[in-house]
Amino acid sequence: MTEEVKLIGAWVSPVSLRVELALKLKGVKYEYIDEDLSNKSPLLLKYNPIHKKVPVLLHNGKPIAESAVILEYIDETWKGYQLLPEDPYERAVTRFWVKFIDEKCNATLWRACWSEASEQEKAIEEARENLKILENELKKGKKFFGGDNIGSVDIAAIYIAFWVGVLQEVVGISLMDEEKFPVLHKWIEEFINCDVVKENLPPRDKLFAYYQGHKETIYAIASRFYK
Ligand SMILES: N[C@@H](CCC(=O)N[C@@H](CS)C(=O)NCC(=O)O)C(=O)O
Repeated sequence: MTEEVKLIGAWVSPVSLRVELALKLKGVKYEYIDEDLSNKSPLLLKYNPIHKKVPVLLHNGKPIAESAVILEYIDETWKGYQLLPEDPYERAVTRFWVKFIDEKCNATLWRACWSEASEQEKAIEEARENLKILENELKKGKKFFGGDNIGSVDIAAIYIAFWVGVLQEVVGISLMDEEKFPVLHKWIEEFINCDVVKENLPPRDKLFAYYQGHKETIYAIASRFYK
């Protein structure tokens, strides 16, 4: 039976990009369906009725949602390039860092980008503290969180490259100066220059223009979240 793989994603979404990178690294052929998040399609609502968010992977018609779960599914389903290590302890450590990136780094980076001015300073401080923890983790001498090659923690951490850039270009705040975060700066540089990342990142100017154009909408969403 020929398999059918579809990804419901959004080009502006870093979590959607995570799944694309994982599929590309594995060499899985897939159909990409770009979602308009301001007018969600019946397809997205059908396949992710609980969260109503991208990304959703459809494998032979069966949906899987939540990018961290999808990354593990991809790693378990297709052999070849390994996203998570083999060893159970190392796998647990990998899951720990993906969770840390999602629950700590992304949440504070998002708030640093989009909360109201009165809240922003605190959010920026919290984001810096979390990034420092990651900086120290990478200082242990690894090129990537995954070791010599990118793994699921690097893919998850695409958030950082993404939001730090948006903060700088769109919001006008420099979150991670190179002197204080030399290791993470080097990581971003190495990461965005990996072929698979370079080929799949949306064009920088287009991405920043999108966030610039949608600033007010995103501020409005953020103010609902953070009250
Ligand atoms: N925890 C989810 C987050 C998914 C998520 O926040 N997706 C955003 C795009 S980056 C979305 O679909 N937003 C639409 C909405 O919130 O209505 C994951 O990792 O997949």
